[in-house]
Parts: sequence; structure tokens; C-alpha cells
Amino acid sequence: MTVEQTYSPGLNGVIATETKLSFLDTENGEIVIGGYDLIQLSKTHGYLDIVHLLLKGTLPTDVERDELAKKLSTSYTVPETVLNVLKQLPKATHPMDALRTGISVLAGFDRELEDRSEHVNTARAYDLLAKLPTIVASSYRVLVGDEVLAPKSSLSYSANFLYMITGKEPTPLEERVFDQSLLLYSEHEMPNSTFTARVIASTLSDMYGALTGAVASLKGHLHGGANEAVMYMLLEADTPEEFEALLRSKLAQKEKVMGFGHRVYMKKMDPRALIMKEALTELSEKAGDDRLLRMCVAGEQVMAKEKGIYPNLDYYAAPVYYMLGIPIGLYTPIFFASRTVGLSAHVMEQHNDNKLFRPRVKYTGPRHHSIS
Ligand SMILES: CC(=O)SCCNC(=O)CCNC(=O)[C@H](O)C(C)(C)COP(=O)(O)OP(=O)(O)OC[C@H]1O[C@@H](n2cnc3c(N)ncnc32)[C@H](O)[C@@H]1OP(=O)(O)O
Ligand SMILES: O=C([O-])CC(=O)C(=O)O
Repeated sequence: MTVEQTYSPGLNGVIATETKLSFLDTENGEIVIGGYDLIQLSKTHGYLDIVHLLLKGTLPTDVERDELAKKLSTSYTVPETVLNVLKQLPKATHPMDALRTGISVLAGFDRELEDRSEHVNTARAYDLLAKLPTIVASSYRVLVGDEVLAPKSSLSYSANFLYMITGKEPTPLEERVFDQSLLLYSEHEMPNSTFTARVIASTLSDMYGALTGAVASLKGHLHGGANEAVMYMLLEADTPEEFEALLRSKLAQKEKVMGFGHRVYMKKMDPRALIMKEALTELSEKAGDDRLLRMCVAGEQVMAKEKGIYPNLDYYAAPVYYMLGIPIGLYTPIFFASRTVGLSAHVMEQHNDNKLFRPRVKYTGPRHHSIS
């Protein structure tokens, strides 16, 4: 086969690697993670269970879950240098760029930086999982001039994450919904950011480098940045009717509507979006305010009718985060913090069985110019 015969724009449908971590089985509507369906797990298990599943290969026992929670909570605190560097950043810095910087700074504190063994990489992944929520919450607080809050190890992983962001200990419902969002964002086969991380890791570069590349990838609006874009779009309208009109005008101008469509699900609803829609319904009932929910449903109906395109996870995660009182600039950093487990697992898998990524091109430039 020639290089040209194998060309698929955007690598659409191309198998990039073998993995034991996850697979989107769109025919059967399953997101397979370590042999389980993520959607089923989202109804019975929590984020730390997925962390154990991805990094240890099994769902944890109660004892193992407690040990994991304890292990993470003892590493929440980040080196003072990280906070000092974040304080030097221009105030207009996007929290995703602050996060990228924070991860880079952490690399300098890793005394085993050149060690790619599974044992050291696993310990590194746990350390990153412990520290990223602190970097995400602190960077935002530093940028807007608020006091940085010390982590509370008495709270669960997710409750502490939310507390460090909002400054208020979450209710059981808020904690459960936030934890569920982290679980849904934790791992998703081979999106652009995971591919980016694996490409970087395939040069035998380290986990921090692979992750900072993945932050840049995830920031884009066609990928993780869509959750922030969805919220800004929702805030442009006040009623379902206004939101419907807004989406119709975007479609008329051939604009992409954020939070809709997906390379793999294509013309089907992302099953994770449904779980967040249910969470939004619960939060709306509790708050006695279903305006955002009604707007989202109206938007979903317009897009189905006009384009046959359905919501992805970002569409319903955005209003859920809004109702949890999370600043919009943190939606994508939170997505990244939860995806850290999936990304780390992919980096380890790449390091353990490596083949350098080096594709070819379909050349469309000039040839045979003569040098006079
Ligand atoms: C967690 C995540 O990262 S999920 C993805 C989050 N991203 C977004 O929500 C951004 C909005 N969505 C999109 O831009 C796209 O659906 C993507 C980037 C996610 C997938 O794109 P691709 O697989 O490359 O499909 P592509 O962009 O070519 O779209 C195919 C067709 O559907 C249309 N389409 C796809 N998504 C949308 C959308 N959100 N709004 C309007 N039309 C859309 C395209 O215009 C195109 O129509 P055409 O064939 O008539 O030209
Ligand atoms: O799979 C993708 O391309 C994007 C996505 O939904 C994710 O990363 O969660």
C-alpha cells in the first residue's frame, strides 16, 4: 500500500495503538474501561475506584479504596515554588496555561525524573493525581487575587477538590455529582489529548512533558475547551426560546455549536452526557430552579431536529459545574485533573511497550525547482 492510499484526514478511523485501558464500543453503547462499562460504574462507583482500576487493573476493595484515599491526601500539598511561580504569572493567564506551567514546575522536584519503570511511573501518577486539584484551585485563586486555601485531608478527594475551588464544603449531593463528573471525564480511549501524550511519551520523554502537551491539546474548543465555551454560550441567553434562537442563528451562519457532535459517537448522544443531564436535573430540583436545564433541553431538541447532532459530555457538564458554583475558567482544568489518571496510564502503557510515533505525509508542495 502506498502512503497516499492510507491517508485519512484527521486520522479519522485510524488505529493508532493497541491498548488494554479503554475502548469506545459504539455499537453496543459501552465505554469499556478495564473490562467494565464506565456508564454502569458511574451509577455504582466513584472516581477513586476508576483510579484504582486504571492504575492497578482492578476495582478496589473497601480497604484498598481507603488506603488510596489516604495515600493521595498525604500528597495534596504542592511545593511552595509552584505557588510562587503561579504568583508571577500575568493576571490574564488562562487557568489551563497556569496548570501547564504548574505541571512543568513539578517536574523539577522529581528526583527520579529519568526513571520510566512502571513502579516509578505509577508512584508519579499518584503524586500528580494528588497535586493537580491543588494546582487547579490555587492557580485560579492566585490569578483572581483570592486567598489560596490549604487542602483539607478530612474531606474526600472530590469534596476537597471542590472545597479548594469554591471555599465551601460541598453538600452530599454536590460532592456526589462532582465526583461523578470526574469519573465520567477520567478516561476515553484515544482523544486528541491522549494521542498527544502518547506521541510525546513515545520519544521516551517523561510523564510531565507528556501531560503538559496534553494540557495544550485539551484546552482547544474542539476538545476539552468546549465545556467553557458551552457555558459562555448558555449565558448569552435568558430563556429556552432565546437559546433556541441563538443556536438557530449559529447554524444559519455555519458556526459549530459547542458541546455537540463527536468524532466517534458521530450522530449518537455521548452516553456520558445523559448521566450529566440527570445530575443537572437533580441539582435543578434541589435548587428549585430549572431554567438552565430547560435551556439545555431546548438546545438539544433544535440540534437534533436541524442537524441530527447530539450532545457530548461537555454540553451537560458545563451547566452542572455552573450550578456547583465553579468559576467557568476552571471547567477545562477540572476535566484535565480528572483525565490525569487516564493520561498517566496511557503514558505508562507507551513507556512499557514503546514504538516511536512517526507517520508519513501526502506531499502537496512543489517539486523539481531548479536552483539557478
Ligand atoms: C469531551 C470532548 O472533547 S467532546 C468534543 C467537544 N467539542 C465540541 O463540542 C466542539 C463542537 N463539535 C465539533 O466541532 C465536532 O463535532 C468535533 C470536533 C467534536 C468532531 O468533529 P469531526 O469528527 O471532525 O466532524 P466534522 O467537524 O467534520 O463534522 C461533521 C459534520 O457535522 C457537522 N457538525 C459536527 N459538529 C457540529 C457542531 N457542534 N455544530 C454544528 N455542526 C456540527 C459539521 O459541520 C459537518 O457537517 P458537514 O458534513 O455538513 O460539513
Ligand atoms: O474522545 C474524544 O475525542 C473526546 C472526548 O470525548 C474525551 O476526551 O472525553
